[in-house]
Amino acid sequence: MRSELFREGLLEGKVAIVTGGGSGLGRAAALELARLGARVAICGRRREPLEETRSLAPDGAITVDVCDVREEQQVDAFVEQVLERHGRIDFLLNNAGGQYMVPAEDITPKGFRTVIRLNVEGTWLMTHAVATKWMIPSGEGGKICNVTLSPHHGLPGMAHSSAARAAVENLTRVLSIEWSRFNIRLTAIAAGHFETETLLTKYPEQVVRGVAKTVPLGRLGRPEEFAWLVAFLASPGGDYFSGAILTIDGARDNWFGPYPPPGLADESGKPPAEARRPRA
Ligand SMILES: CCCCCCCCCCC/C=C/C(=O)SCCNC(=O)CCNC(=O)[C@H](O)C(C)(C)COP(=O)(O)OP(=O)(O)OC[C@H]1O[C@@H](n2cnc3c(N)ncnc32)[C@H](O)[C@@H]1OP(=O)(O)O
Ligand SMILES: NC(=O)C1=CN([C@@H]2O[C@H](COP(=O)(O)OP(=O)(O)OC[C@H]3O[C@@H](n4cnc5c(N)ncnc54)[C@H](OP(=O)(O)O)[C@@H]3O)[C@@H](O)[C@H]2O)C=CC1
Repeated sequence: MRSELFREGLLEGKVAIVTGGGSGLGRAAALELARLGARVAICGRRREPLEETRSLAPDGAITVDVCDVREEQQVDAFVEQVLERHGRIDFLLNNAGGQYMVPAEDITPKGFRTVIRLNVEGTWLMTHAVATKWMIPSGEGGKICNVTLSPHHGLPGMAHSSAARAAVENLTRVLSIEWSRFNIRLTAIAAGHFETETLLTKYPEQVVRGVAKTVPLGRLGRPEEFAWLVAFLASPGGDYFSGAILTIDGARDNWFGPYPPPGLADESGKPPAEARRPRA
């Protein structure tokens, strides 16, 4: 299948890593990068979903490795394997991540550590390995894109993840400065609410039922909309983006629910406006 948006061969010659490429947003991104001619290495903890992603891509475009991004030795071995196989790494999408929904007072020290370790440490280990094993010593630089979370004012029920994603965004910013001298460009995509299998099945039913209504645009994001942004960043169109946090969320960062809010519109759906008063 061809990309619905970009020209064929746009990413020919490029090598990309997508962590968590076996499902949801990671799978959509890996497939779009592969359609555009990139060779894509995906990883995750379970082989089966990774193999399924591979089966959906053009022949030979995607390779699969089991790797837990929290484990330093596994990350090192994975990155070395990709370099042995493909000889270079142009683009890294740190997509593996997540959390569980819980009131803050019920987060145990272990639970907090689990979420920080996955999102912050996993992102850091993969970033550091790719930078020090290829992007810096090769003199070629490259692009690293992290996945974070919108809304940025904090997502209730996800205190651990809200903290973790803020950390990843500031890591993105600081590395974009430090590693500019190596021509490494870092961005983060702050994803709003996307209709992935996990989002639709992992969280409490009443939350899933209500979540689209929390988005001003009134719908969840589609995984391909995320994948197109990733592909754009990997392409020459993304060459001058560094240190930027790109929020893709149907305006969820700016408002909760539809505008005008229910009950505030007139019969035609128009928002309230104040009456003009004659000048005194
Ligand atoms: C009308 C509604 C308005 C509200 C709007 C909000 C709507 C929701 C928006 C959602 C936005 C974000 C979406 C997404 O990110 S979707 C994609 C999510 N994907 C994932 O999370 C995948 C990765 N996640 C995981 O692998 C796990 O969830 C985890 C992060 C926990 C890591 O798994 P791991 O296997 O390493 O860890 P364990 O299961 O062994 O757990 C370790 C300890 O963590 C604590 N824990 C884990 N799960 C829970 C839970 N459900 N409840 C409480 N505590 C939990 C616990 O301390 C575990 O240790 P113990 O087992 O020893 O107790
Ligand atoms: N869907 C949404 O609305 C939003 C998603 N996000 C973020 O986007 C990313 C993708 O989300 P989505 O596709 O919905 O969720 P998924 O749960 O489908 O994706 C998470 C992927 O990461 C992999 N993964 C999890 N832990 C590890 C680990 N320790 N090492 C390697 N891989 C791991 C999982 O595979 P495996 O279990 O086999 O390891 C899975 O393929 C996540 O970071 C998520 O938090 C952010 C905001 C909103």
